Amino acid sequence: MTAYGSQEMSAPLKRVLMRRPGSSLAAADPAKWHYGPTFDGARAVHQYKAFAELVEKSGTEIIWLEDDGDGLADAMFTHDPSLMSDHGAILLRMGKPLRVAETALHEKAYAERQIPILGRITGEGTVEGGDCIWLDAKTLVIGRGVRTNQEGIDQITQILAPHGVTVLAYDLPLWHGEEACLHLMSVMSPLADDLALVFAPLLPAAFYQMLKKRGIRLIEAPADEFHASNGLSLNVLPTRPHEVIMVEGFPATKAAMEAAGCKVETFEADALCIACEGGPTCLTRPVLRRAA
Ligand SMILES: NC(=O)NCCC[C@H](N)C(=O)O
Repeated sequence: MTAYGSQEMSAPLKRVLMRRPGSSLAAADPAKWHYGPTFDGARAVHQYKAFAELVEKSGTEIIWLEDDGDGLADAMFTHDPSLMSDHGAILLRMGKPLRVAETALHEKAYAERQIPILGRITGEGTVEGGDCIWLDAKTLVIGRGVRTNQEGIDQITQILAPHGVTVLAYDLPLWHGEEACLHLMSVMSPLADDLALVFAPLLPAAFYQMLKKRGIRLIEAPADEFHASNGLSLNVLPTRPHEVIMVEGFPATKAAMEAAGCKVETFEADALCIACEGGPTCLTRPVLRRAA
């Protein structure tokens, strides 16, 4: 099957690329990978199963990559090494050196399913999927920071320009430093075309103003839960507009989304998401998002 295409963030998720964590994650050295004190490989593998069941329950087809012991512990965060467009996948080049080899896993999975490659980031350019947000089908917003550099942004701009896409780039703060993971998607999760969960204090100011000008309703993530979760309370995956999956344990953030009309499902994720610095969006690379 060759079905692919996605230039939006919350349309019904039909097809997704995911990698089940296994021995590479279980054996990961937390100091090497910058995993936090709640990291526990075996529990993380267990918690991932519950997350995958929620994705399956939503009716999404999962394209599975398997962890066969290649040592790529972060490869379960499939959101980052490639980006999908309506014209094919863009193979990205990771800013975290330990993750550079992951792109080849995505390239192989796409080739096996006859999903075309629209372009790739090369040379000194870096772009990570977590820094990319489709604001609408013609506008890709990118966070320039530790993981995504100007050379990468220039390359992706050239890849997408022939398809009528404008790329807008905004600077991200350093926050917890170069070793930590702060993506644009760490400070904003789109929940529907006109609704997003944000942590405004870390949003690029001009981006915040642009969202407001566009009439996008912004739910402010409660700051105490954002900090207590290492930012993961905000990393929320829409399986369709207003239907989302988030990590368990952050009731005020959940209630804020429910008050805005969202149906929210949760899964236990302290050993997986909080420890490894990536949430439900990071664990999924949408391959096809489309209104029915
Ligand atoms: N899109 C995302 O925010 N991905 C999270 C990636 C976490 C991973 N440990 C990393 O540092 O790259």
